[in-house]
Amino acid sequence: MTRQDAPDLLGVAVVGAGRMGADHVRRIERVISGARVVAVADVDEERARAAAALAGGCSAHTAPEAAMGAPGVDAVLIASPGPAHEATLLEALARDVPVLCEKPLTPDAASALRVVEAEARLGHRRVQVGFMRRYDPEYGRLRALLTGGGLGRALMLHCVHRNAATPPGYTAPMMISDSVVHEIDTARWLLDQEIAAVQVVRPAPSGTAPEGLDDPQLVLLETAGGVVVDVEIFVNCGFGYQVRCEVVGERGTARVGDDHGPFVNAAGRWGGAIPADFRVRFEEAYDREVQAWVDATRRGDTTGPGAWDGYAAAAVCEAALQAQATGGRTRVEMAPRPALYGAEKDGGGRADG
Ligand SMILES: NC(=O)c1ccc[n+]([C@@H]2O[C@H](COP(=O)([O-])OP(=O)(O)OC[C@H]3O[C@@H](n4cnc5c(N)ncnc54)[C@H](O)[C@@H]3O)[C@@H](O)[C@H]2O)c1
Ligand SMILES: O[C@H]1[C@H](O)[C@@H](O)[C@H](O)[C@@H](O)[C@H]1O
Repeated sequence: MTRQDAPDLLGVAVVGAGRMGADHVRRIERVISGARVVAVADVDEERARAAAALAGGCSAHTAPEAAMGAPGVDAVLIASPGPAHEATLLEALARDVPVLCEKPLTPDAASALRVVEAEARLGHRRVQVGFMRRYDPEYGRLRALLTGGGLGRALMLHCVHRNAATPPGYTAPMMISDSVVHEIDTARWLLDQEIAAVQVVRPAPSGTAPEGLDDPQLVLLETAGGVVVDVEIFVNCGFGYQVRCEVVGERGTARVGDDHGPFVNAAGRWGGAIPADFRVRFEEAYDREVQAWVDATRRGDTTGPGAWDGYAAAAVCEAALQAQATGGRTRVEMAPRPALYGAEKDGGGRADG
């Protein structure tokens, strides 16, 4: 049977078949329902073939446009590196095809704005951005506590973002645009406020960090409503993957991301395990994210974090990169929000469908 023989399933082209792309192919084929992978593209032909082999009858390509144009393609999942996203996004929007684009939407604000403008010209939303923490059950409960009022008004967020090690080619600006971009989106989503200013503080770097990478760093975000968010970003901590967030409110605090279960007493020790990477920690969030995208796309809708959220995060990253370079407090500059993404609120709200 070829991929086109199942017209009731959403036919997906996956662009970029590395860690995340191959994992999303597996997820679409084996974990979630309602979709099939019909084409895979990777500039590395071997990787494209290997990922396509996870989905029988799927074609392999080296050019994203060839995968998008393959028979049976209804939608595109982009999992190439951030700098390659813009070209594929603009091509998908030119074809008016729904997209799930891994974070970051693009690595800089100008290119993210070009994507927003292309979607606004189309007149309807087509882009969901892979800010998967919005689909994590723990983060969902944290947001419900905030919107339910049980903690009172939020005053501060304390965030920790630790990776065991960085892959080759990971640079200091990526600590912001590739890693802290998650906390930037999480803060906007949890607090329903835009981020107005940023500072970056650097302790003496860890001796375990690669040459030229000042790791760890402390990123301070100030929201338009006066909430302060501190983010420890430590991408070569060595011991595993940890992402935590604590809300401090006027009447209480709540924290997610503590390492948990199974809690074992054995061999003279007690405690739990720390996941090796994001694919373990956020497995359920990725499954729910991709399922939500497939379900919405099949009913002709686009939901979840969108191009505007991707742009807003990129604008904050741009200010943070300046703060990282100068050591000063930098204000965030944002373009006016097109009507497609809803009205701006006092203190800036998100428009996440
Ligand atoms: N949501 C998350 O938690 C999470 C986790 C990891 C990575 N990501 C994001 O996923 C994306 C991919 O990251 P990764 O870790 O899988 O990277 P990776 O390097 O493992 O894989 C990227 C793949 O894209 C291919 N590629 C490069 N340029 C391309 C192009 N123009 N067209 C098609 N293929 C191209 C590369 O050959 C490689 O196989 C990035 O945007 C990254 O930020 C998100
Ligand atoms: O691309 C990855 C990914 O987004 C992970 O979720 C994050 O923890 C890493 O720092 C980043 O490099």
